Amino acid sequence: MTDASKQPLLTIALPKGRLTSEAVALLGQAGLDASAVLADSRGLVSVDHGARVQFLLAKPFDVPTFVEAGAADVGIVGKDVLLETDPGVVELLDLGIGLCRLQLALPARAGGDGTDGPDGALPRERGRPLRVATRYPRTAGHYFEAQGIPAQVIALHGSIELAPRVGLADAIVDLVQTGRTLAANGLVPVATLHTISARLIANPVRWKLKHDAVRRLLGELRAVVASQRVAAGRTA
Ligand SMILES: Nc1ncnc2c1ncn2[C@@H]1O[C@H](COP(=O)(O)OP(=O)(O)OP(=O)(O)O)[C@@H](O)[C@H]1O
Ligand SMILES: O=P(O)(O)OC[C@H]1O[C@H](OP(=O)(O)OP(=O)(O)O)[C@H](O)[C@@H]1O
Repeated sequence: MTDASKQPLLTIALPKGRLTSEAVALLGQAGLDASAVLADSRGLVSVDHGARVQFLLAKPFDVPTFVEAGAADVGIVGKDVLLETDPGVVELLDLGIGLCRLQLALPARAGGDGTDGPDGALPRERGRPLRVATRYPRTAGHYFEAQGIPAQVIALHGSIELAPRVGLADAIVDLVQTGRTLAANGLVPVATLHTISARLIANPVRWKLKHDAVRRLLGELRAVVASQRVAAGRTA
């Protein structure tokens, strides 16, 4: 027989990669120890035994899948992934980490002028749809449709900035933070599709069944995020 008092109260899916350490730090401030996921081991599960919370380490694009299926109760994931995958999850909180922008960028020589908006910046008289390389085909497709710009979306998994350099695409839609990757590849941003940050998401059924545990986590994280906003305002 399993001892119910030893079962985790909550399972949290964390994104493996550049968001991991920020997510672990945020959870730490909320009183949860997820630091074992930062250890250089091949383990993908860690447990805070005191808090009875289990952490799963998943690819960022897979976090919503784990949460939607109920393999995790809640998760932390970028808004970019939520926009692209539109999963059946509840978005509970903007965590204020992983800040960047999803932008349309063009080779500088193609007429990109660094202003925010595609009007006038996109090369005219192409005579064919704009070829756009991206990891976000769905989000990009919606954007060009809404703008009335004929576009052929080319789905890639990484190194997006390479595509215009080698003639695979006329433009890209990708995440931009410092702008260094764009600049290093001769690209300039011409429009922001979305501002991006990481979100706390929940499985809709668990949100009801484990309401107390999820609510407690949400309350703790909300307080941490609010105090960080106040601190950022003081130093701004
Ligand atoms: N340059 C960036 N600055 C800030 N946040 C970013 C940046 N790039 C990505 N992010 C955010 O971090 C999340 C995870 O990015 P990361 O690069 O770790 O994953 P990935 O590229 O999807 O994974 P993988 O490289 O394993 O395919 C993204 O979904 C996005 O929300
Ligand atoms: O504006 P910057 O600060 O230069 O950041 C932007 C870069 O960061 C992300 O890539 P990442 O480093 O995650 O590599 P990947 O997409 O190849 O995984 C994004 O896809 C851009 O290439």
